[in-house]
Formats: sequence, structure tokens, C-alpha cells
Amino acid sequence: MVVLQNIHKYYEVGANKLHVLKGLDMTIEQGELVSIMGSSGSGKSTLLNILGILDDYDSGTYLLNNTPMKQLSQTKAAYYRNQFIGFVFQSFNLLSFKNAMENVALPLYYQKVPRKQRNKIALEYLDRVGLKEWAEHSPNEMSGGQRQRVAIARALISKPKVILADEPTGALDTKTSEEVMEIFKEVNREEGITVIIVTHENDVAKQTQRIIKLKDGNIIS
Ligand SMILES: Nc1ncnc2c1ncn2[C@@H]1O[C@H](COP(=O)(O)OP(=O)(O)OP(=O)(O)O)[C@@H](O)[C@H]1O
Repeated sequence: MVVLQNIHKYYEVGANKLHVLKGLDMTIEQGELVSIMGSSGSGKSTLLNILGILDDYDSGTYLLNNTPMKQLSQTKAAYYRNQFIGFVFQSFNLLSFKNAMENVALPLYYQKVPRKQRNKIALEYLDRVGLKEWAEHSPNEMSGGQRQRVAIARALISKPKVILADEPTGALDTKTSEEVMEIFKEVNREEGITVIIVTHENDVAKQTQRIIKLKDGNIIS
């Protein structure tokens, strides 16, 4: 599903080039639940941005579902993102002026699905994460764990093959983190969605099938 071969990534910093990913190799099969760990600055966000086709890389190969993701036009990149990837962020990234159902329905709004139909589907996904009764509530009225579940429902509504989660439990207490991890495990187990979680929390990583450890732009284990 996700294959990285000899990936190099540099950032231009003034007149200098910062070598951030140094020949990274990684394969993640469809249906895996993995975590990516590493100290601050080891390149986790850089890697996640490449995996999410939000940023390009300088050399190497990234195959997503057997298709190379190098030098795509904006349109093509958006197409592959919508087709394959769901994003979940530490800060939830929900719109406070829209209720939970409308937040979940947002990807379908961009796909021009009519309002009635997209709201009906959004309710099904809210139900999937145990929040059907909260459909009419603003994210402002919800707990951190509930907000993250809304964000997961929003990621699921486009039927992604892969979910990329950047510190999804970073803003949550232990108990709420566990609830959120349960949802990830469930969608992974029941729907075969590949889940890739960047985390610095051992308790979170331990619940995944495989921990990928990054150090100085390379995988060390
Ligand atoms: N847009 C950028 N321009 C220049 N340098 C960058 C840019 N983004 C990241 N870097 C540098 O690249 C290196 C890797 O950063 P990255 O954010 O990928 O690490 P990280 O493992 O996600 O760290 P953290 O856990 O702190 O988020 C760091 O030295 C960082 O300063």
C-alpha cells in the first residue's frame, strides 16, 4: 500500500540545505496499524507530509497503491489525497461555526453531494464513532475526546484506504486517549483501513502492531 524507497528530503534554510530524510526505506501493508516514533526533529512531520502528499521529496520513490507520488500537479495530488487518505490532527481542526454533523459532512460538501444526502451519511459516521446524539452540537460544546471522534468520522466519510494521524491523542487525557485508540483499532480491524499514527506516547504506540522508530532522518528499528 505504502512503499518508500531511498527517500531523501532537504529543506532550504537561507543559503544552506538541511538534509532531513536520509535515504528512508519503509513499507506498510494494507490493513496494518503502525505508529511512528522519534525524538523532536527526527523528521516525523516531514515524513507524514510526504505520506499525505502534502509535500514533495527530493529523490527516491514513494508508491501509494502502486502509483508513484513524485512531482504531481496540485490537481493530481488532491485527487490521490481525496481518493486514498484521511487526516486526523492533534488539534482536531474542526469548524466551530458548524455542528458536528456538518463537520463530518464537509468532505462530501467539497464532492458536491447534496445537503440532505451528505447529512444523512454524516449521521451514519457519527453513529459509527458513538456520537449520533451530538449531531446538532457545536464542537465547542464537546470534550476533547468527542471532538477527536468527530474528526475521525470526518476522515472516514471519504472511505480512505489510509488514515494518517499526527499526535491524535496529544491533547487528550489517558482515558480519552484510550477511547480514541479503540476507534482507530476498530476501523483498522473491521474495515481493513491502514492506520499510521505519529506519537510520542509509549502507551499509544504499544497498542499498534508495529512501531517504526525514526532517528536523524532514518529508521533505526
Ligand atoms: N519547512 C521547513 N523549513 C526548514 N526546516 C524545516 C522545515 N520543517 C522542518 N524543518 C526541520 O527539519 C527537521 C525535521 O523536522 P520535523 O518537523 O519533520 O521533525 P519532527 O520529528 O516531526 O519533530 P517534532 O516532534 O518536534 O514535531 C528539523 O530540524 C526542523 O527544524
